[in-house]
Amino acid sequence: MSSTQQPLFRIGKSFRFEATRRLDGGTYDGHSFTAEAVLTSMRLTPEGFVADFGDLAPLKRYIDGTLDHQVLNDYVEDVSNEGLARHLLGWAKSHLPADVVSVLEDVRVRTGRPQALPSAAFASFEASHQLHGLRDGHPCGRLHGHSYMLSVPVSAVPRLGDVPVLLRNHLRSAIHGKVLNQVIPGLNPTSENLAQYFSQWLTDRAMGGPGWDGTCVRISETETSWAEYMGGPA
Ligand SMILES: Nc1nc2c(c(=O)[nH]1)N=C([C@H](O)[C@H](O)COP(=O)(O)OP(=O)(O)OP(=O)(O)O)CN2
Repeated sequence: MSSTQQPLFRIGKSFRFEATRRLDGGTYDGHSFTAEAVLTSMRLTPEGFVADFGDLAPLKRYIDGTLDHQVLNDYVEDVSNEGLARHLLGWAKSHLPADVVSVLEDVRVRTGRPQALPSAAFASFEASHQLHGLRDGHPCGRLHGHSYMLSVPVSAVPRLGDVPVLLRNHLRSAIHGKVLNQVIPGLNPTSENLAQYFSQWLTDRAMGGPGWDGTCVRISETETSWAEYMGGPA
């Protein structure tokens, strides 16, 4: 990415549902489905979010209440993965809060279980954090922890490069087992801010690894969520 381009934050939150669909000819095509909402923004909210993952809860409730354990044809006209994605995107646009819709890029639907990544393609670390600036009672305002995963997408297509050994070692020695607010002072440790922090960490050392475009790092707090930071000057 050239230095004239704006940095971009992208987040994803996925929702599983178990369902079947009737095909032409009357056979049934059952799967575990994953719907993934993808949201993008050039800037973060004061809390450090593109949008709070929690603001997607109505979409989760709709999927759980309407599509999960159902014959999809009873609820959606076009039951191809693309048709389901269009249906969910339309639903999300007309039911989610306006500030979330304004950053909603897409909903994607795929079938099957998530494939395990090769071990070189991610680094995991266990850490605690506490987010500041959230509304009273938000669970993430309490000190809590995650089994994090960091990966390094190498291009716009969903392909992952190897996590550089120096960063892997840094995660193990300086981040793993720690409270992120203490070891990265001054940073509200949302996934988005952490992705930007580690992208900058790599850029400062000029070492993204082969194929890395010098910009993108993905942080995942849970199996259902991730945030990417894509380049531009910090
Ligand atoms: N855009 C972001 N939203 C939220 C972040 C974040 O980093 N970026 N972080 C949090 C909290 O850390 C929280 O612990 C994780 O939230 P969430 O993905 O909602 O996790 P859950 O496992 O509780 O969600 P499920 O509904 O069970 O999938 C909050 N938001």
